[in-house]
Amino acid sequence: MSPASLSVISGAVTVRVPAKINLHLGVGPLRDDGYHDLVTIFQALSLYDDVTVARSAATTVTMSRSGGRGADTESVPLDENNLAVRAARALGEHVGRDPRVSIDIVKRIPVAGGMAGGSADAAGALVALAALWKLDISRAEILELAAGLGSDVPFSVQGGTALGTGRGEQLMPVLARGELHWVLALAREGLSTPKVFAELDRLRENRADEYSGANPRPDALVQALAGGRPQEIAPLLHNDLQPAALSLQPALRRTLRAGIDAGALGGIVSGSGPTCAFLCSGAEDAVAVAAELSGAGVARSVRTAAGPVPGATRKPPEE
Ligand SMILES: C[C@](O)(CO)[C@H](O)COP(=O)(O)OP(=O)(O)OC[C@H]1O[C@@H](n2ccc(N)nc2=O)[C@H](O)[C@@H]1O
Ligand SMILES: Nc1ncnc2c1ncn2[C@@H]1O[C@H](COP(=O)(O)OP(=O)(O)OP(=O)(O)O)[C@@H](O)[C@H]1O
Repeated sequence: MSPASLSVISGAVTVRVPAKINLHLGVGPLRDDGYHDLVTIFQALSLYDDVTVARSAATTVTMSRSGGRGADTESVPLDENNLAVRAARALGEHVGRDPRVSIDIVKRIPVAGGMAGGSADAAGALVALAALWKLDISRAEILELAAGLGSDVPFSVQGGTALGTGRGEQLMPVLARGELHWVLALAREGLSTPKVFAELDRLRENRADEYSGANPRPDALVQALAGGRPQEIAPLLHNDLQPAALSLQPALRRTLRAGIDAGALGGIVSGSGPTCAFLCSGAEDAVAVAAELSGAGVARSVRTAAGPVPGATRKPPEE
């Protein structure tokens, strides 16, 4: 069934959820529970998955990709391992509802791309089901359920620009003046998030004498975001996972260089990668950088996006 026909089924609810990038990603030492303490600045971008839920006799997931060369959906499980299904089950258990629903996902966020694509679908399912089931549930409860599903899921619910601490699930809004314009270079092959964290641990172990374990708050970046000048923000972009992502996919060095050569102010691997995000001085510059980067042949596809945008938001039924 196409998403368009789903949206007109009486009672179906569609939620639009943004991708994220990390403008700063500081990773502390490996914890006993297998996670790392993070100090990160998230920003939600105008690249969205749509999650539509409707009552159904059995739980089903359908996924279509939008825009031809967009997200690569073949590797995404459509069974109980799909993060949107796990979200439905977690919410159903929490409120004592039968979680059987149909879930239709229009995927635009790259899969295993470091842009929280699976997390977006989990966040979308939580928000859509809360509306479908007309739940009297607080934002805090939704955020707690979200954190149980994955470190990035609370931010996918919340959106905007935020400081994330703990596993990345504890959020505080950050003031970001104006709009930032980004170019995204989507890679041909994905990267597994746990493998990238493990590679960082390995690199740090090999250079134990150089690693202090410090993970300070990015105060200069927070200040630059309040000022809203991309020229001041660009040199402060930072990602501790970048050396690990580059170690696993050395070709990303070329992609990062190509973005700067194309005129971006700064470039960074997004989260655990391999998507690279380039900050540009304005919307027109972003279009020009995207065109040149496309021509350089260093990415599977290239697109522009702006941020910050709101988190998981219900779409009006007529859209
Ligand atoms: C890289 C980021 O995208 C940055 O925002 C996130 O930290 C990843 O968030 P996520 O994909 O929601 O990750 P989760 O599903 O919570 O965890 C997947 C795996 O990533 C690693 N992981 C994740 C978050 C964290 N703070 N430390 C970790 O070491 C762990 O090996 C974990 O088993
Ligand atoms: N709804 C979903 N969408 C995408 N991937 C999913 C989904 N459900 C489960 N997965 C699994 O999760 C894995 C990670 O995919 P995802 O797109 O979330 O990675 P990511 O964007 O790099 O994550 P993050 O940025 O949060 O670390 C995929 O390889 C896929 O098998």
